[in-house]
Amino acid sequence: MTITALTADVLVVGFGKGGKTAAHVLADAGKRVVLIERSENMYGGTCPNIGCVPTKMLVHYSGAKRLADDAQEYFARSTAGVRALTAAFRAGNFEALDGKDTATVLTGTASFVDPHTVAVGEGDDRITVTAPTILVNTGSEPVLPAIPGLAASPHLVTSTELTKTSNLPERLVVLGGGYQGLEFAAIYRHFGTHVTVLEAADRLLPREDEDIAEAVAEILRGDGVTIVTGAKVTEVRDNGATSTVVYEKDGEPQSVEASAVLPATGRRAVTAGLRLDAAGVRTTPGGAIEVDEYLRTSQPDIYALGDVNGGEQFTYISLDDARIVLDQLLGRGKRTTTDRRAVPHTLFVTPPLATVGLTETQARAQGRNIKVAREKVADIIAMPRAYTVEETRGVMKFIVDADTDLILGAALLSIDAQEVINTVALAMRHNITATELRDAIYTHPSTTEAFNEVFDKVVSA
Ligand SMILES: Cc1cc2nc3c(=O)[nH]c(=O)nc-3n(C[C@H](O)[C@H](O)[C@H](O)COP(=O)(O)OP(=O)(O)OC[C@H]3O[C@@H](n4cnc5c(N)ncnc54)[C@H](O)[C@@H]3O)c2cc1C
Ligand SMILES: NC(=O)c1ccc[n+]([C@@H]2O[C@H](COP(=O)([O-])OP(=O)(O)OC[C@H]3O[C@@H](n4cnc5c(N)ncnc54)[C@H](O)[C@@H]3O)[C@@H](O)[C@H]2O)c1
Repeated sequence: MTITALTADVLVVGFGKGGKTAAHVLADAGKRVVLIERSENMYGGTCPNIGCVPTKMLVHYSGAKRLADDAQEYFARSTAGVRALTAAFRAGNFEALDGKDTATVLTGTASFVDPHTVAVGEGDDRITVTAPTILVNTGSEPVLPAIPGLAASPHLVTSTELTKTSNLPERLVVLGGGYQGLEFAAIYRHFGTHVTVLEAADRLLPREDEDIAEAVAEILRGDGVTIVTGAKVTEVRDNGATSTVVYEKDGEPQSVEASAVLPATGRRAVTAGLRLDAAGVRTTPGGAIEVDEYLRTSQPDIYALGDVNGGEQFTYISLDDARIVLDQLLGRGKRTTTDRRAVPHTLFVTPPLATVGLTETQARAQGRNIKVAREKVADIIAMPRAYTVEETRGVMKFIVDADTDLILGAALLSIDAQEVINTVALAMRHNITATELRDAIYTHPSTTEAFNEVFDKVVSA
């Protein structure tokens, strides 16, 4: 048996955002980098292949569908567009890294041999890579809830399949009303599918204020999505062309027919098969790789970046993880996860919900002296943009410290919210006050100019 043994300065396992970003910077700094990715369909990782990029392109396509469009044909064209874009991004990701003199991309599933060595492949194809520093960036995968009949259901679909199929399902049942569940519910409803969301909790988006979660639910319901909260799914029964999803609501048995069932009940770290025990890398009880604030694992020369380290599951967090690790490897070693402040999030329903900082509920629970500024988008006179693009649904809400005038949090359910929230987050990080945001000059017509008005609309103090 021939085993190829490679050496590198830095080995990266997984082609996610953090790993590839670090790989580029390290290779450009003259380090010899090897990156191992298990699938040729995943160069670039989850986000450009099966996550953010395809779903946001589907948000765009589904929103542009006209009544006259044939639903099936339009959907097939849309997912073909997604496949073309993701293929281009995938190829670009591979070439940009593998094309560097100091970097090599290997394709195969990696597993640890010892704290400095990883093996890929079997038999004659087996390659080992040894490096003094290893970055693990293997991402996360969906959790399949233990519901009788679900795993074996011929109508079970994954989020990946839903971004690639050419067949628009007639009836989609989504299990879970979190980020993934609500985005797919909105997308598929706009394409013309009958959509039901079954959420186990008493209400949608339990981390958000009740008025904001209700405003989101109202918009989705208005678009025709059926939302059932407090739903305990007990069984999925196959009926040939469809499945029956059985659930309990208020102790009463109910059911809904599905031609596709999407579990969107959370994602867990991908560590199975990595043989972390061979490297002496510890995991948390939830299965993520245990890290400190510098993203060092229990083995000081092995770092874990992105979803696999159990942090927040967002692409920009994985990117920030790369900054922390690069500061360890090339910089002053000071940057940590505790430096993060005012990290924004966007749920890409239509219009999007973007949030940052504290909710009103959290601020009150902390005993803060707060003012709440809140206004419906349709009522914001200073923001005609909503009317010019005919999307006046939603609400803007800001939580302001009544003593310091600093912004503590915001929830923007509005057109352009995914952009505007970044300005709010920046203001929070740099202690720009609500009055300063209110009195600033903004372009017109824009969504940001709503600040001129909403910061004056204090509804409670
Ligand atoms: C449908 C969906 C929509 C999303 N939308 C957004 C969004 O709009 N905005 C946002 O910020 N986030 C979004 N997310 C979350 C975001 O995609 C993830 O948080 C992010 O991609 C995680 O990146 P990562 O760096 O942890 O690794 P990943 O990008 O997940 O990459 C890990 C890579 O490691 C590979 N791998 C795994 N095991 C091995 C092994 N043993 N050997 C070799 N390779 C291996 C995998 O094949 C994969 O390519 C979405 C997620 C999903 C599923
Ligand atoms: N726009 C974005 O940034 C974006 C989009 C999609 C996903 N993501 C990331 O991916 C992660 C995973 O997304 P997700 O939506 O799968 O997880 P999530 O944790 O956001 O939501 C899961 C939901 O499923 C519910 N649930 C759990 N078990 C259930 C059951 N048996 N029946 C019914 N409901 C059940 C939970 O109460 C929760 O509301 C997100 O947390 C986010 O970090 C981000």
